[in-house]
This record gives sequence, structure tokens and C-alpha cells, in this order.
Amino acid sequence: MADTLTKTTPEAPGPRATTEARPTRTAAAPEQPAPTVIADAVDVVYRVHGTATSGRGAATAALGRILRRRGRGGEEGGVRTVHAVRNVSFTAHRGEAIGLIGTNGSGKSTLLKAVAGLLPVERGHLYTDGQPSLLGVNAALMNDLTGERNVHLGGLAMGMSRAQIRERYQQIVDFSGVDDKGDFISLPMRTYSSGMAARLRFSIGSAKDHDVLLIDEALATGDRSFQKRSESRIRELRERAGTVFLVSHNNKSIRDTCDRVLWLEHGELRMDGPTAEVMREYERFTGGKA
Ligand SMILES: Nc1ncnc2c1ncn2[C@@H]1O[C@H](COP(=O)(O)OP(=O)(O)OP(=O)(O)O)[C@@H](O)[C@H]1O
Repeated sequence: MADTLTKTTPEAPGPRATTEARPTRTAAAPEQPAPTVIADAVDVVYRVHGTATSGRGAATAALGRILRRRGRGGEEGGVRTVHAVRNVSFTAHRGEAIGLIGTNGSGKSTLLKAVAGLLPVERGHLYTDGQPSLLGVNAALMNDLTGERNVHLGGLAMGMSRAQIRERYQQIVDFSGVDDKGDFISLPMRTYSSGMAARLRFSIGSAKDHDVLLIDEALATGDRSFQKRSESRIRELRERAGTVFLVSHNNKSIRDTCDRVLWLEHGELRMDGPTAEVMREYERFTGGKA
């Protein structure tokens, strides 16, 4: 494992911090767990191209002209900007399970992708110790291949050796439960229900010990009994010294799995603290409906 934190995100073109205020790991107090992710005033901005509507007569063109007259959105030359994460700072440590909560569109998935190094930061810096893995997205599974082939492919994509995959193969299949209703593991993944595919992805992704594991709830779908199994798997992964981030709208899952919660709203970090405290405030904010 690297001795110093490394910068994982490619930087976006355009304005950025001028000083390279790279946080160095300071001599930690004996019981202080090592930091695994440092976000230092991070901004993430999407640029949506092709929003200009030039065709005369088209309904979308007319709508575009109306919206432009009203001066809405950060649009310039047909490029709309969406400022999804704003000035977010936090430090995550080894052994922590951190929930990411917030109402729809608050920036949770975007922040997760930035930590995974899949999206550039516009301003600020992100440093990670070890390789962050976003569960599912980077497990390059293919619909036309059988579940069995995908277990091998996903394992290789995560950097497991063939021998490691062979050794854990049965465990991965059993945990996913895709064979519970017949021999589905030998059928192409396109024949799986979305829940079955998500279970296999979770099972493959969590078969490896990760330094930083990022889980977006969209990938952790599945029935209640599978969710329970996933929660205990997350606890195991965390016990094996990594850091787990979990995006979820399921407050119970967050309470059962995480000891710390980051609450995002409009891309800003509204609260960062112990699960019980943050969830209490969040439920007050959403009227307990989130
Ligand atoms: N590829 C994209 N291009 C442009 N804007 C995007 C893109 N993805 C997300 N956004 C915008 O960024 C903002 C944050 O979205 P994000 O998906 O991170 O929120 P979220 O908190 O994960 O939402 P949800 O709980 O609904 O999954 C939203 O305004 C969304 O419309």
C-alpha cells in the first residue's frame, strides 16, 4: 500500500486552485486510524453539450429560445453547466463505514464517482490511499456472457489473479444466490432480472478486499434477505481494514451499516458526524420520508 496519499482524480480544464496545498500525512496519534480519503474543498461541475437548439420550427428550438430569453441556467454557447458538488471537505479513515445521504439530486453519486477517480474535480483536491473501487460500475460485466464468465471477467477487472478467482468462485455464486432458482450462472446475464444482475455484481465486487469501497445503492438492489446479507458483507469488508462509503435512501440500511454520515444538500456538505445525530437532523429535514 502506498505510503503517501495519492491524487486520484483527473483535473478538469478551467479554473482550479493555484496553490498545490497537498495535504501530507502528519505523524498520527497512536490510536488515530490512518486517513484513506481526503477531500479538500472539492467542486464537481458537469458540462452538458449540445443544449443549443438551432433548428427553426422545431418545438425544442422554440423552447430553447424561450428559456434563453428568460436567462435560465448556466448556459453558454450550447454548453450547460451543472454545479453538482460544491466546496466539500472531509477526511475518511481506515475502518470507517460512511453513509452518504441527501435528497434526490443532492450530489451523492457524483461525489462517489469523483472519489473513485471517474469524474474530474473542477476545484479543490481529492487524495486517496490505495485504489478506490466503485462497486459495479468498474466491474466490466457483459450481458451476452454467462454469469460464470462474468465472475471471471469481473474478478480480473478488479485485479484478482485467475487462481484467486477460481478459489472464490463458488463463494461468489453462492452469495449472489442467482442459482437459487435453477442453473442461471451458466446462462447469459441478459436473461437475469435486474435484481439478479445487481446481486451478482455486488457479489463479485465484494469478493475482494478493497482499500476504499464505494457502493451506490442503485447497485445494492435485491430483496430484503439479500440486503441483509449485503449489510453484513459490508461490515466484514470494513473490519478487514478498508473504508466503505455507502450511498442510500434507506435510512435503516445507513443506521445498520454506518458509524458516520455525510449529508449533502444542493451539492453542499450540510452535516458530517455520528450516524444517530446526522440521521436525526436529516429526518427532521425530510419529515422522516427520505
Ligand atoms: N451526467 C450528468 N450530466 C449532467 N448533470 C448531471 C449528470 N449526472 C448528474 N447530474 C446532475 O448533478 C446533480 C447531482 O446528481 P447526483 O446523481 O450526484 O445526485 P444524487 O444525490 O446521487 O441523486 P439521487 O439520490 O437522485 O440518486 C443533479 O442536479 C443531476 O441532475
